[in-house]
Amino acid sequence: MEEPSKLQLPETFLSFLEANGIDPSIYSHGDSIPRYVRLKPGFEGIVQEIESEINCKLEKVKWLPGFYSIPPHVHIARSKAYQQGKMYGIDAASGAAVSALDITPGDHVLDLCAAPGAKLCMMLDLLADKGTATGVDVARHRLAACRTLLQKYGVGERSRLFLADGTAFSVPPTTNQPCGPSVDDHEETFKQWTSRKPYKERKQEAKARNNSALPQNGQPEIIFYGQSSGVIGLKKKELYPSLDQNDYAYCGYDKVLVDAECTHDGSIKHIQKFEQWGWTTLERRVLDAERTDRNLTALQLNLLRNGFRLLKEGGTLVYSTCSLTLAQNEDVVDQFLAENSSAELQEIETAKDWPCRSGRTPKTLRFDPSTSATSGLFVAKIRKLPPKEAESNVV
Ligand SMILES: C[S@@+](CC[C@H](N)C(=O)[O-])C[C@H]1O[C@@H](n2cnc3c(N)ncnc32)[C@H](O)[C@@H]1O
Repeated sequence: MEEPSKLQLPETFLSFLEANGIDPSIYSHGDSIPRYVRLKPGFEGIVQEIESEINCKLEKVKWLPGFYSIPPHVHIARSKAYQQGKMYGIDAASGAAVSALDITPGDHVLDLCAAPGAKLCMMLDLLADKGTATGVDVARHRLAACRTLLQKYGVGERSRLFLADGTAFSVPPTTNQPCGPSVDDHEETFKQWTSRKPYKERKQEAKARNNSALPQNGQPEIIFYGQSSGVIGLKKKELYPSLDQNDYAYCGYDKVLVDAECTHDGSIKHIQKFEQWGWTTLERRVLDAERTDRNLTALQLNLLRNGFRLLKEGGTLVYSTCSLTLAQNEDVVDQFLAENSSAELQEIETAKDWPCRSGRTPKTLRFDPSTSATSGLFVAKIRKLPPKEAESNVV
């Protein structure tokens, strides 16, 4: 028999777990899940240096390039490699979700729920010196933390960050293709990004921060762009072109990650933190979110729908959540597939060596915290079929 949870989980959370068939004892295994770090490409040679600094071995994660595990109690924040942005903390299951996208240099990648940004950092690393990555999030303060992260790890060069609702976001990537309208030559263009803003702009932003609101005009607000993100030199209408739906087939993104907002119940370490934060906070943040956040599963489905809409034909989307429930994962994906003949669920080839299992829907994957030694994660990989293939995909 499983050891009962050592955490005093509140009744409402226990009822939530029971209703979703999740064993509460998983929350007592947190101490057996290692911490994971990813070394930025080119820094593989400093492993020994880091080991002597943090006084423990960096175990290579055999199934995921660039990843290392360390015991859960070891802190990396004081190591030089961390402070100098040569490595960052990211769970191996999260790394697997990014890896499922098969990002190659030159891709235009969209991360529709990007903050705080560990996955976006990895995406930018994989792009190397070609392509762009666009991060979108609805929470201003989390997006600001994301910008800090990109700058710290020196990966912001090819990125753009937008404050926007991911269910309605429609800004295409900045490519060389003539997707947008031709515009008036006298219009002002975007200059190099700077954190120093005119007084009026700062005042408006502070007001918005206090209200924690999305821009009033409904247009996504660009809060950061790198030197090689393609934004500099564009006019506003070129950054925000109004495209027909069909235009995304060739002007859309090559890869899209929808790492959707969820109840976080698969993230054991996250749930454990509520012991210090107070369990009432868990009820407010996790369970209220489930009940009131525009109905969480509807939000997830709408994020998935919009991410897929912005995808190029032949492009790949990964849908992931750190919830273990069927409702937020397989049910969302099944409903989405049923309404989209141009969406095809894909086998994740590299997953043969991953410590995960199949989800209820064949080809989807689940990292279970008790067997994977990672945080819990659900991953589904979906391809956008060109019209001819989509016709033959109708059941
Ligand atoms: C699971 S977290 C994403 C973690 C992130 N991908 C990472 O690796 O660091 C989900 C995020 O979705 C954001 N979110 C919630 N609703 C959203 C919406 N309608 N549009 C865009 N982002 C949203 C939340 O603010 C939160 O930052």
